[in-house]
Amino acid sequence: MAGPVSRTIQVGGERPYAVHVGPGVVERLAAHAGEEPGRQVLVVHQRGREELAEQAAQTLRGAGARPLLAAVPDAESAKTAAVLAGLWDTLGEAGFTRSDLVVGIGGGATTDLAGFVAATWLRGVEVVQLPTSLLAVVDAAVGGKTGINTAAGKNLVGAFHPPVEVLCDPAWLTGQARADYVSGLAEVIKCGFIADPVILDLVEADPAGAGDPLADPARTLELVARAVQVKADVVAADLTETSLREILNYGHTFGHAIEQVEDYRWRHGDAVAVGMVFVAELAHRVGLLPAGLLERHRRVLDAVGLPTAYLPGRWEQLRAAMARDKKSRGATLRFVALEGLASPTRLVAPAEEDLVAAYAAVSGAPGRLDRV
Ligand SMILES: NC(=O)c1ccc[n+]([C@@H]2O[C@H](COP(=O)([O-])OP(=O)(O)OC[C@H]3O[C@@H](n4cnc5c(N)ncnc54)[C@H](O)[C@@H]3O)[C@@H](O)[C@H]2O)c1
Ligand SMILES: O=C(O)C(=O)C[C@@H](O)[C@H](O)[C@H](O)COP(=O)(O)O
Ligand SMILES: [Zn+2]
Repeated sequence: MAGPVSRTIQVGGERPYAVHVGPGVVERLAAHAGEEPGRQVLVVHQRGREELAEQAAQTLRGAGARPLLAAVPDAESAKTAAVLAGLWDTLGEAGFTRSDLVVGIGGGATTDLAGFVAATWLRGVEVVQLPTSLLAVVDAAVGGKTGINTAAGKNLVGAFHPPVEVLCDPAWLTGQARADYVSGLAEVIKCGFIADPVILDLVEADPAGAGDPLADPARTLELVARAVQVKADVVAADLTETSLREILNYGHTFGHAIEQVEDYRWRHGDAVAVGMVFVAELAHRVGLLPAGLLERHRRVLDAVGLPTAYLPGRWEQLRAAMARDKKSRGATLRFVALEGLASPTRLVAPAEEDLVAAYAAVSGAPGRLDRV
């Protein structure tokens, strides 16, 4: 598949911004150096992404800004109150003002943290996100959901704080371990189920290739752009998740519960993959989802190497974690479910026996439980 090497997706809403995906986009940071000489920039970067952080700092410095690098722990270890407080201290000591900037560099865990530090410092400074994982470019860095985890659960503290720009060079994604990249594919496939079935067709046409960003760079760009477009359309219409935005949470009620029960040793996308099968089972059981579409969930996720099953014997913990899902209202569990392809709806207060049956269906069958 030949095609353009760069794509720009506009995200609408009150404060519109662009997602630029293409070679050399880091240079665009120069435009954020500010009109006043010496704009301070906190470059929050995941450990391991030092080279890119230094490149970003050089670009900013060259344009007159004063970057300050802050390395944060890898993956979910970054999304803690302690790491966040450390960044607040850094901002305070450096005297960051409202005209200064935060840049986030890394996977979704880091962009969530960087976005939240920007959202909270002086009640909000600008943030530019440089996602370096597939999951972060198609999902975490776009849309302005920022936050950290607490002992009670995933992303329980956060804010809606959209970035002013998102920049991703596809070359960054090629550094990811395959299992991490494939985890990001779960969110891409999610977008296929909830809104853009062409994504599913593309993945199903070559599932092994879809899991390798270099197998067909044009297809990689197409999948990224399509998933970002789905997210952009949704968040432009409902930034603060009053209703429509909930569809982006497809598979996350059970998925976040797995992450919590596993103490974040499971990759987010892997957990969401099982979560999508769980809610597809549930929706099929209550008569919403046709059998063929349930089967398609397992087929496409399995084809790219994502897990479709979780361990048995953990229902009590999972059920308790699901009760703390943000879509819950009081004691009422609410799921995003499908009644057809690209036709999301809500499944409210399902019977406990149906929940247990859906759990049995995802914990009885063999699945990939060895990806931790
Ligand atoms: N805010 C949102 O809307 C949103 C959406 C989806 C997911 N999320 C959050 O995003 C996180 C998951 O994102 P993720 O999968 O990117 O996780 P992550 O940030 O933990 O990154 C996954 C792994 O990939 C590595 N990695 C990242 N970029 C790399 C690169 N260029 N080269 C080599 N390794 C690289 C990381 O070091 C890490 O080990 C979760 O915390 C999830 O809750 C947020
Ligand atoms: O952007 C959204 O809205 C999403 O729900 C996207 C999800 O993929 C993402 O994992 C998000 O962080 C989950 O949000 P939460 O509100 O359930 O914590
Ligand atoms: Zn997610």
